[in-house]
Amino acid sequence: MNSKNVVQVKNIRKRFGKKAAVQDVSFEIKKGEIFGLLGPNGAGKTTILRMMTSLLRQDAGEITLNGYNTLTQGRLARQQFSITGQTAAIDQDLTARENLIIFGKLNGLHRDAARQRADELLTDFDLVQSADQTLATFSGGMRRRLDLAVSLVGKPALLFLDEPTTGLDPRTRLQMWQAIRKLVAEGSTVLLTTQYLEEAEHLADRIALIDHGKMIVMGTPTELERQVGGMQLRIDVTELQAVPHVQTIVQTVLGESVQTDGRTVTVLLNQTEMQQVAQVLAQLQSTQIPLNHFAIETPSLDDVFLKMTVGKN
Ligand SMILES: Nc1ncnc2c1ncn2[C@@H]1O[C@H](COP(=O)(O)OP(=O)(O)OP(=O)(O)O)[C@@H](O)[C@H]1O
Repeated sequence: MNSKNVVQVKNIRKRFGKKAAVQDVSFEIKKGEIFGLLGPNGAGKTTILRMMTSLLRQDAGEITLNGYNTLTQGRLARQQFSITGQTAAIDQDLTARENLIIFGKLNGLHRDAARQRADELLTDFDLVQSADQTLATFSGGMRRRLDLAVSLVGKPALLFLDEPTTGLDPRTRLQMWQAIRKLVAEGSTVLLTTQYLEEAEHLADRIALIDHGKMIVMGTPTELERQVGGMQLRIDVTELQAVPHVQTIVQTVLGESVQTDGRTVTVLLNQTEMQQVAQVLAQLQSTQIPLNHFAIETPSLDDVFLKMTVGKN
Protein backbone atom coordinates (compact mmCIF):
# COMPACT_ATOMS: atom_id res chain seq x y z
CA MET A 1 0.00 0.00 0.00
CA ASN A 2 1.13 3.52 -0.74
CA SER A 3 1.70 5.04 2.71
CA LYS A 4 -0.03 8.26 1.63
CA ASN A 5 -3.27 6.37 0.98
CA VAL A 6 -5.37 6.40 4.12
CA VAL A 7 -8.15 4.47 2.41
CA GLN A 8 -7.82 1.79 -0.23
CA VAL A 9 -10.91 0.24 -1.78
CA LYS A 10 -10.17 -2.48 -4.30
CA ASN A 11 -12.68 -4.12 -6.63
CA ILE A 12 -15.50 -4.36 -4.08
CA ARG A 13 -18.82 -5.96 -4.95
CA LYS A 14 -22.08 -6.42 -3.09
CA ARG A 15 -25.33 -8.11 -4.11
CA PHE A 16 -28.65 -8.05 -2.28
CA GLY A 17 -30.42 -11.08 -3.74
CA LYS A 18 -30.53 -10.44 -7.47
CA LYS A 19 -29.69 -6.78 -7.08
CA ALA A 20 -26.05 -5.87 -7.76
CA ALA A 21 -25.83 -2.87 -5.42
CA VAL A 22 -22.07 -2.33 -5.84
CA GLN A 23 -20.18 -3.60 -8.87
CA ASP A 24 -16.40 -3.63 -8.91
CA VAL A 25 -15.72 -0.26 -7.31
CA SER A 26 -12.14 0.82 -6.57
CA PHE A 27 -10.67 4.07 -5.27
CA GLU A 28 -8.01 5.41 -2.95
CA ILE A 29 -8.08 8.38 -0.62
CA LYS A 30 -4.89 10.27 0.12
CA LYS A 31 -4.02 11.80 3.47
CA GLY A 32 -5.53 15.25 3.87
CA GLU A 33 -7.95 14.85 1.00
CA ILE A 34 -11.70 15.42 0.90
CA PHE A 35 -13.04 12.65 -1.32
CA GLY A 36 -16.64 12.83 -2.49
CA LEU A 37 -18.77 9.83 -3.40
CA LEU A 38 -21.42 11.45 -5.54
CA GLY A 39 -24.46 9.80 -7.05
CA PRO A 40 -28.24 9.89 -7.34
CA ASN A 41 -30.61 8.02 -4.98
CA GLY A 42 -29.95 4.30 -4.86
CA ALA A 43 -26.55 4.61 -6.59
CA GLY A 44 -24.82 2.54 -3.92
CA LYS A 45 -23.08 5.23 -1.84
CA THR A 46 -24.42 4.11 1.54
CA THR A 47 -23.71 0.47 0.75
CA ILE A 48 -20.08 1.35 -0.03
CA LEU A 49 -19.82 3.33 3.20
CA ARG A 50 -21.35 0.50 5.25
CA MET A 51 -18.74 -1.89 3.86
CA MET A 52 -15.97 0.61 4.66
CA THR A 53 -17.16 0.87 8.26
CA SER A 54 -17.49 -2.96 8.42
CA LEU A 55 -21.21 -2.81 9.12
CA LEU A 56 -21.62 -4.93 6.00
CA ARG A 57 -19.36 -7.58 4.44
CA GLN A 58 -18.52 -7.16 0.79
CA ASP A 59 -18.97 -10.25 -1.46
CA ALA A 60 -15.63 -9.63 -3.13
CA GLY A 61 -12.74 -7.18 -3.03
CA GLU A 62 -10.76 -5.60 -0.26
CA ILE A 63 -10.93 -2.45 1.87
CA THR A 64 -8.06 -1.19 4.01
CA LEU A 65 -8.06 1.81 6.39
CA ASN A 66 -4.54 2.95 7.30
CA GLY A 67 -3.48 -0.49 6.10
CA TYR A 68 -5.94 -2.44 8.30
CA ASN A 69 -8.21 -4.83 6.44
CA THR A 70 -11.88 -4.27 7.32
CA LEU A 71 -12.68 -7.99 7.21
CA THR A 72 -9.64 -9.63 8.72
CA GLN A 73 -8.63 -6.80 11.10
CA GLY A 74 -12.09 -5.37 11.78
CA ARG A 75 -11.46 -4.08 15.28
CA LEU A 76 -8.32 -2.18 14.28
CA ALA A 77 -9.92 -0.94 11.08
CA ARG A 78 -12.87 0.43 13.07
CA GLN A 79 -10.51 2.38 15.33
CA GLN A 80 -9.23 4.38 12.35
CA PHE A 81 -12.29 6.54 11.67
CA SER A 82 -15.11 8.58 13.14
CA ILE A 83 -18.52 8.71 11.50
CA THR A 84 -21.49 11.06 11.80
CA GLY A 85 -25.00 9.85 12.48
CA GLN A 86 -24.39 9.01 16.13
CA THR A 87 -27.32 11.11 17.34
CA ALA A 88 -28.65 7.97 19.03
CA ALA A 89 -25.69 8.15 21.41
CA ILE A 90 -26.45 11.76 22.37
CA ASP A 91 -28.38 12.19 25.63
CA GLN A 92 -31.63 14.12 25.05
CA ASP A 93 -31.91 15.20 28.70
CA LEU A 94 -28.51 16.89 28.72
CA THR A 95 -27.54 20.21 27.15
CA ALA A 96 -25.47 20.53 23.98
CA ARG A 97 -22.47 21.62 26.04
CA GLU A 98 -22.82 18.71 28.49
CA ASN A 99 -23.04 16.23 25.63
CA LEU A 100 -19.92 17.62 23.99
CA ILE A 101 -18.00 17.52 27.28
CA ILE A 102 -19.02 13.89 27.86
CA PHE A 103 -17.87 12.92 24.37
CA GLY A 104 -14.63 14.82 24.98
CA LYS A 105 -13.99 12.79 28.13
CA LEU A 106 -14.89 9.57 26.30
CA ASN A 107 -12.24 10.59 23.79
CA GLY A 108 -9.67 10.78 26.54
CA LEU A 109 -9.64 14.55 27.14
CA HIS A 110 -9.24 15.89 30.69
CA ARG A 111 -12.06 18.00 32.14
CA ASP A 112 -10.62 21.40 31.18
CA ALA A 113 -9.57 20.26 27.72
CA ALA A 114 -13.04 18.73 27.17
CA ARG A 115 -14.67 22.04 28.20
CA GLN A 116 -12.39 23.99 25.89
CA ARG A 117 -13.07 21.66 22.96
CA ALA A 118 -16.82 21.93 23.64
CA ASP A 119 -16.56 25.75 23.54
CA GLU A 120 -14.64 25.65 20.27
CA LEU A 121 -17.19 23.36 18.63
CA LEU A 122 -20.18 25.33 19.95
CA THR A 123 -18.67 28.43 18.32
CA ASP A 124 -17.81 26.66 15.04
CA PHE A 125 -21.35 25.33 14.73
CA ASP A 126 -23.07 28.51 15.89
CA LEU A 127 -24.58 26.77 18.89
CA VAL A 128 -23.31 29.16 21.58
CA GLN A 129 -26.75 30.72 22.15
CA SER A 130 -28.36 27.33 22.69
CA ALA A 131 -25.40 25.64 24.38
CA ASP A 132 -27.13 25.31 27.73
CA GLN A 133 -30.52 24.15 26.48
CA THR A 134 -31.48 20.50 26.61
CA LEU A 135 -31.69 18.74 23.26
CA ALA A 136 -35.43 18.35 23.60
CA THR A 137 -35.67 22.03 22.54
CA PHE A 138 -33.39 21.61 19.50
CA SER A 139 -34.59 21.86 15.89
CA GLY A 140 -33.61 19.24 13.32
CA GLY A 141 -30.88 21.50 11.89
CA MET A 142 -29.42 22.16 15.36
CA ARG A 143 -29.32 18.42 16.08
CA ARG A 144 -27.49 17.78 12.82
CA ARG A 145 -24.93 20.44 13.70
CA LEU A 146 -24.46 18.96 17.13
CA ASP A 147 -24.16 15.51 15.58
CA LEU A 148 -21.29 16.67 13.37
CA ALA A 149 -19.76 18.58 16.30
CA VAL A 150 -19.84 15.39 18.42
CA SER A 151 -18.07 13.41 15.69
CA LEU A 152 -15.33 16.08 15.60
CA VAL A 153 -14.66 16.17 19.34
CA GLY A 154 -11.63 13.90 19.08
CA LYS A 155 -10.33 15.66 15.89
CA PRO A 156 -10.58 12.39 13.96
CA ALA A 157 -7.79 11.71 11.48
CA LEU A 158 -10.30 10.01 9.18
CA LEU A 159 -13.92 11.10 9.09
CA PHE A 160 -16.79 9.51 7.16
CA LEU A 161 -19.72 11.79 6.46
CA ASP A 162 -22.87 10.24 5.05
CA GLU A 163 -24.90 12.94 3.32
CA PRO A 164 -23.99 15.51 5.98
CA THR A 165 -26.19 18.33 4.72
CA THR A 166 -29.23 16.59 3.26
CA GLY A 167 -32.31 18.58 4.23
CA LEU A 168 -30.42 21.46 5.84
CA ASP A 169 -31.07 25.12 5.09
CA PRO A 170 -28.39 26.98 3.05
CA ARG A 171 -26.93 28.79 6.06
CA THR A 172 -26.52 25.61 8.12
CA ARG A 173 -25.06 23.88 5.08
CA LEU A 174 -22.40 26.59 4.77
CA GLN A 175 -21.54 26.22 8.46
CA MET A 176 -21.15 22.47 8.01
CA TRP A 177 -18.88 23.00 5.01
CA GLN A 178 -16.73 25.47 6.93
CA ALA A 179 -16.39 23.05 9.85
CA ILE A 180 -15.39 20.24 7.47
CA ARG A 181 -12.80 22.45 5.76
CA LYS A 182 -11.40 23.53 9.11
CA LEU A 183 -11.00 19.91 10.15
CA VAL A 184 -9.14 19.12 6.94
CA ALA A 185 -6.93 22.20 7.34
CA GLU A 186 -5.90 20.70 10.68
CA GLY A 187 -4.80 17.49 8.95
CA SER A 188 -7.81 15.18 8.76
CA THR A 189 -8.94 13.13 5.78
CA VAL A 190 -12.62 13.08 4.85
CA LEU A 191 -14.85 10.79 2.84
CA LEU A 192 -18.18 12.35 2.07
CA THR A 193 -21.23 10.90 0.36
CA THR A 194 -23.60 13.34 -1.25
CA GLN A 195 -26.37 13.66 -3.78
CA TYR A 196 -25.55 17.33 -4.18
CA LEU A 197 -23.26 18.34 -6.97
CA GLU A 198 -22.81 21.72 -5.42
CA GLU A 199 -21.56 20.13 -2.22
CA ALA A 200 -19.11 17.86 -4.03
CA GLU A 201 -17.91 20.74 -6.18
CA HIS A 202 -17.37 23.06 -3.20
CA LEU A 203 -15.82 20.58 -0.82
CA ALA A 204 -14.22 17.66 -2.56
CA ASP A 205 -10.68 17.58 -3.93
CA ARG A 206 -11.69 14.53 -5.93
CA ILE A 207 -15.07 13.11 -6.79
CA ALA A 208 -16.12 9.57 -7.70
CA LEU A 209 -19.39 9.60 -9.58
CA ILE A 210 -21.37 6.44 -8.81
CA ASP A 211 -24.51 5.26 -10.59
CA HIS A 212 -26.25 1.88 -10.42
CA GLY A 213 -23.45 0.54 -8.24
CA LYS A 214 -20.73 1.36 -10.78
CA MET A 215 -18.01 3.96 -10.78
CA ILE A 216 -18.81 6.15 -13.78
CA VAL A 217 -15.92 8.56 -13.56
CA MET A 218 -13.42 9.80 -10.97
CA GLY A 219 -11.30 12.95 -10.81
CA THR A 220 -11.04 16.53 -9.63
CA PRO A 221 -14.11 18.69 -10.30
CA THR A 222 -12.23 20.32 -13.20
CA GLU A 223 -11.25 16.96 -14.68
CA LEU A 224 -14.86 15.81 -14.53
CA GLU A 225 -16.03 18.95 -16.28
CA ARG A 226 -13.55 18.26 -19.04
CA GLN A 227 -14.97 14.75 -19.46
CA VAL A 228 -18.10 16.23 -20.95
CA GLY A 229 -15.86 17.67 -23.59
CA GLY A 230 -16.19 20.83 -25.59
CA MET A 231 -16.90 24.35 -24.50
CA GLN A 232 -20.00 26.44 -24.52
CA LEU A 233 -20.85 30.03 -25.29
CA ARG A 234 -23.00 31.62 -22.61
CA ILE A 235 -24.71 34.95 -23.08
CA ASP A 236 -26.79 36.60 -20.35
CA VAL A 237 -29.07 39.24 -21.78
CA THR A 238 -30.15 42.22 -19.66
CA GLU A 239 -33.71 42.35 -20.99
CA LEU A 240 -35.85 39.26 -21.40
CA GLN A 241 -37.52 40.52 -24.58
CA ALA A 242 -34.13 40.61 -26.34
CA VAL A 243 -33.62 36.85 -25.93
CA PRO A 244 -35.27 35.76 -29.23
CA HIS A 245 -33.20 38.34 -31.12
CA VAL A 246 -29.97 37.07 -29.55
CA GLN A 247 -31.03 33.50 -30.25
CA THR A 248 -31.52 34.32 -33.93
CA ILE A 249 -28.12 36.01 -34.22
CA VAL A 250 -26.31 33.11 -32.55
CA GLN A 251 -28.13 30.57 -34.68
CA THR A 252 -27.43 32.48 -37.89
CA VAL A 253 -23.69 32.75 -37.22
CA LEU A 254 -23.10 29.32 -35.68
CA GLY A 255 -25.93 27.33 -37.23
CA GLU A 256 -26.21 25.30 -34.05
CA SER A 257 -29.18 24.56 -31.84
CA VAL A 258 -29.30 27.19 -29.14
CA GLN A 259 -30.65 26.67 -25.62
CA THR A 260 -32.43 29.40 -23.71
CA ASP A 261 -33.25 29.54 -20.03
CA GLY A 262 -34.69 32.83 -18.76
CA ARG A 263 -32.24 35.53 -19.83
CA THR A 264 -29.47 33.02 -20.57
CA VAL A 265 -28.62 31.78 -24.06
CA THR A 266 -26.14 28.91 -24.40
CA VAL A 267 -24.73 26.93 -27.28
CA LEU A 268 -22.15 24.13 -27.35
CA LEU A 269 -19.12 24.94 -29.51
CA ASN A 270 -16.82 22.83 -31.64
CA GLN A 271 -13.34 24.00 -32.68
CA THR A 272 -14.53 25.79 -35.87
CA GLU A 273 -17.34 27.51 -34.05
CA MET A 274 -14.93 28.82 -31.43
CA GLN A 275 -13.40 30.98 -34.20
CA GLN A 276 -16.82 32.41 -35.04
CA VAL A 277 -17.66 33.61 -31.55
CA ALA A 278 -16.11 37.02 -32.27
CA GLN A 279 -18.58 37.39 -35.14
CA VAL A 280 -21.47 36.75 -32.76
CA LEU A 281 -20.17 39.43 -30.41
CA ALA A 282 -19.70 41.91 -33.27
CA GLN A 283 -23.29 41.41 -34.44
CA LEU A 284 -24.66 41.75 -30.92
CA GLN A 285 -22.73 44.99 -30.47
CA SER A 286 -23.97 46.39 -33.76
CA THR A 287 -27.56 45.79 -32.66
CA GLN A 288 -26.76 47.36 -29.27
CA ILE A 289 -28.50 44.66 -27.24
CA PRO A 290 -27.40 45.15 -23.61
CA LEU A 291 -25.59 42.08 -22.20
CA ASN A 292 -24.65 41.10 -18.67
CA HIS A 293 -22.32 38.29 -19.58
CA PHE A 294 -20.65 36.95 -22.72
CA ALA A 295 -18.15 34.12 -22.28
CA ILE A 296 -16.82 30.82 -23.54
CA GLU A 297 -17.01 28.41 -20.62
CA THR A 298 -16.49 24.79 -19.74
CA PRO A 299 -19.76 23.03 -18.99
CA SER A 300 -20.71 22.83 -15.33
CA LEU A 301 -20.61 19.75 -13.10
CA ASP A 302 -24.38 19.71 -13.47
CA ASP A 303 -23.87 18.89 -17.14
CA VAL A 304 -21.45 16.08 -16.17
CA PHE A 305 -23.92 14.65 -13.68
CA LEU A 306 -26.85 14.76 -16.07
CA LYS A 307 -24.89 13.38 -18.97
CA MET A 308 -23.29 10.51 -17.08
CA THR A 309 -25.94 9.25 -14.68
CA VAL A 310 -29.22 7.56 -15.38
CA GLY A 311 -30.62 8.10 -11.91
CA LYS A 312 -33.30 6.10 -10.17
CA ASN A 313 -33.02 2.33 -9.93
N1 LIG B 1 -30.22 -4.21 2.88
C1 LIG B 1 -30.60 -4.13 1.60
N2 LIG B 1 -31.35 -5.11 1.04
C2 LIG B 1 -31.71 -5.03 -0.25
N3 LIG B 1 -31.37 -4.04 -1.09
C3 LIG B 1 -30.64 -3.05 -0.59
C4 LIG B 1 -30.21 -3.03 0.78
N4 LIG B 1 -29.46 -1.92 0.98
C5 LIG B 1 -29.43 -1.27 -0.20
N5 LIG B 1 -30.13 -1.92 -1.15
C6 LIG B 1 -30.27 -1.54 -2.57
O1 LIG B 1 -28.99 -1.30 -3.08
C7 LIG B 1 -28.99 -0.15 -3.94
C8 LIG B 1 -28.00 0.89 -3.43
O2 LIG B 1 -28.51 1.47 -2.24
P1 LIG B 1 -27.73 2.56 -1.37
O3 LIG B 1 -28.55 2.81 -0.15
O4 LIG B 1 -26.33 2.15 -1.22
O5 LIG B 1 -27.80 3.83 -2.33
P2 LIG B 1 -27.38 5.34 -2.04
O6 LIG B 1 -26.53 5.76 -3.17
O7 LIG B 1 -26.84 5.47 -0.68
O8 LIG B 1 -28.78 6.08 -2.14
P3 LIG B 1 -29.37 7.32 -1.29
O9 LIG B 1 -28.71 8.54 -1.84
O10 LIG B 1 -30.82 7.27 -1.64
O11 LIG B 1 -29.09 7.07 0.15
C9 LIG B 1 -30.43 0.34 -3.98
O12 LIG B 1 -31.05 -0.20 -5.13
C10 LIG B 1 -31.03 -0.22 -2.73
O13 LIG B 1 -32.41 -0.43 -2.90
